[in-house]
Amino acid sequence: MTTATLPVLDLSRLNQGDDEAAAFRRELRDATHEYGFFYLTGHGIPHELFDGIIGTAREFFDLPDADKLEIENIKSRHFRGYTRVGGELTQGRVDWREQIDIGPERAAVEKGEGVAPFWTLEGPNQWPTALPHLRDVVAEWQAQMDALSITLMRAWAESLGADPDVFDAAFAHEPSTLIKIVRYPGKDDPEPQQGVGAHKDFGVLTLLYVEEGKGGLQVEKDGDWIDAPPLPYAFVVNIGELLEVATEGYLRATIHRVVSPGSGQDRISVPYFYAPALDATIPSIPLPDELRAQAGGVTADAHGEPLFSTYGENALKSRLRAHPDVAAIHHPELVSARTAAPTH
Ligand SMILES: O=C(O)CCC(=O)C(=O)O
Ligand SMILES: [Fe+2]
Repeated sequence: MTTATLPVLDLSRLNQGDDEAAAFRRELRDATHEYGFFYLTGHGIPHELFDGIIGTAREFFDLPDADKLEIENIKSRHFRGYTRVGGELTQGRVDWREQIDIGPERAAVEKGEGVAPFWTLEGPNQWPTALPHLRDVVAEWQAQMDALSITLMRAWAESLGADPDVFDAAFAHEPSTLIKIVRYPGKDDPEPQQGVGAHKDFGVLTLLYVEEGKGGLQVEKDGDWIDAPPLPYAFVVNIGELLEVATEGYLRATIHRVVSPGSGQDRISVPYFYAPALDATIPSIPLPDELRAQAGGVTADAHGEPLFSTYGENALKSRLRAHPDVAAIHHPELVSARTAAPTH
């Protein structure tokens, strides 16, 4: 463990004149080049919304098992709904967390000849009957996160010498964002458990809100782990694999993990994964020479598998790996295709 901490960036500087805005963009670029992670303050999102989503998350996780299992994800071929503790794997090991996965509310696409397999990720959510207001709270959160993501994407584009709107087209049509509402139960006997194992995020950018005072997130830096405890009402922001692909590795999708809280405690977090439509390909940014010279090239993911520039392919690979029970029940043909050609 190092004593290093992640950089803190204040988004309100974007609205404080050209010099401040340019300084913010430089810091944004440097933070995501060096760390791939930073804290974001000054975003203007009301505190009540943060308290609301955490409070609603707690209400959900406090429900009797039968109410949670009403929306168990094994009922959804779209990988939506509730995953009980033990239902998810990272690096082939159980993640000690329970969660709900929620995506855009859309009609399912039938599987078939000539239909790309990743369209199976599109479809309706599962909503718990016992907690009807979850849907409204999530819709409000989603709207706020979308707006914040667009602001950040434009700032990144400009910081890399591109037009601020270079990414807009990829996100204009039916983005395929994902919200997870997660609870990590305490478990440290005999040792702290894998809350979620070491991984990179498979989308474009992640806006993570963690319940106040709850540590456990660790971010890889130069072969060491940096502790990233939450700052009050700030996001932990990191880039996903697609932004690494878009910048030839100049911006880095960084490996991170969560270590379980101690027994008798727990930790709630709400990661929001911004991503384009499933069939969208992230545009490649032509980097200025001095940045290209520092671009490390596109890496593999934490499992040694390639990063795909088409979002749906990159997402499906991760979903099949993380939820083998959903994969086995609903997608045996995709599981056997992966076994036959493990890099696809
Ligand atoms: O819960 C957290 O702090 C991080 C979760 C995470 O990295 C993920 O779900 O991708
Ligand atoms: Fe993550």
